[in-house]
Amino acid sequence: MILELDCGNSFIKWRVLGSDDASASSEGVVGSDLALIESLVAVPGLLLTRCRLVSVRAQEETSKLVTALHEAFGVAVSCAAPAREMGGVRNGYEDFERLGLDRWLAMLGGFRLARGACLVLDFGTAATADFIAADGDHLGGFICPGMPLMRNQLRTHTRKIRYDDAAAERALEHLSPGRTTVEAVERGCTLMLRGFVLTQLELARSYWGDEFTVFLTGGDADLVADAVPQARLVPDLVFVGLAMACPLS
Ligand SMILES: Nc1ncnc2c1ncn2[C@@H]1O[C@H](COP(=O)(O)OP(=O)(O)O)[C@@H](O)[C@H]1O
Ligand SMILES: CC(C)(COP(=O)(O)O)[C@@H](O)C(=O)NCCC(=O)O
Ligand SMILES: [K+]
Repeated sequence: MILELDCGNSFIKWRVLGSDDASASSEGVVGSDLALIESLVAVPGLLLTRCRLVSVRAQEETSKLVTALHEAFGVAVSCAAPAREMGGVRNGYEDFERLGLDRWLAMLGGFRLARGACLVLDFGTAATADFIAADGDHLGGFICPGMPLMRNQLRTHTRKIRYDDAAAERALEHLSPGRTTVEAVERGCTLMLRGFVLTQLELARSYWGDEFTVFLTGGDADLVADAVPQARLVPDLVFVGLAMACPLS
């Protein structure tokens, strides 16, 4: 059994693949290393042979997790590393090592699935957009605050915006102008994300006409999916790229 991990700035996404490397037998989203180990220990019949992970966290934090996994399950962990070129995609950053590894893997996954030009949009702690041309050239991308950052900035930098998560969830049942603070903030931030998406689409059209595929991924991709009916919602896009970057030979 193979353990796959995507360690973002807010959450660790995990899944366990059967030995055929195809189907996920269990998966989850957790907020800490400890919660990850606890979730894994609770998986019935877990017998890990390998582990691969991608992390956008500090090196020290990632090493701690690798050690904890090794101690708990005796498993060797392989970590995705930056590359100038892979799977036909050429990293467009001036300094290729500085491109976020989650972005890189989502790009690899997107280019593999699209077999052509693609726009990869990821909605996590940050919202990111990356442009990959049909020949595999990464043209670059954009980084903005994602939903958690936008709402938390408002909650922590104003005196009167305070509400709980349950109220936030209810506020997003539709997107008409808010009549309460929670509705106004949650819907306003959602519309900011949708505006971001529409701007990226416009740019992609200016490059490629209609000849490109749009991918949506990340924990908050659902919030914008309505705005791009032509997009492919691929929650595990980073994992598609992870398998390419860390093949298990
Ligand atoms: N099961 C879940 N647990 C936690 N957050 C979730 C879950 N499903 C969706 N989300 C949303 O995902 C967002 C975080 O996205 P994610 O891609 O995990 O971020 P990151 O990679 O930056 O850690 C949160 O704002 C939350 O609204
Ligand atoms: C842009 C990101 C913060 C996104 O992280 P996430 O929202 O997935 O946690 C991450 O990819 C990152 O730290 N990138 C390094 C900076 C860059 O890509 O230029
Ligand atoms: K992410």
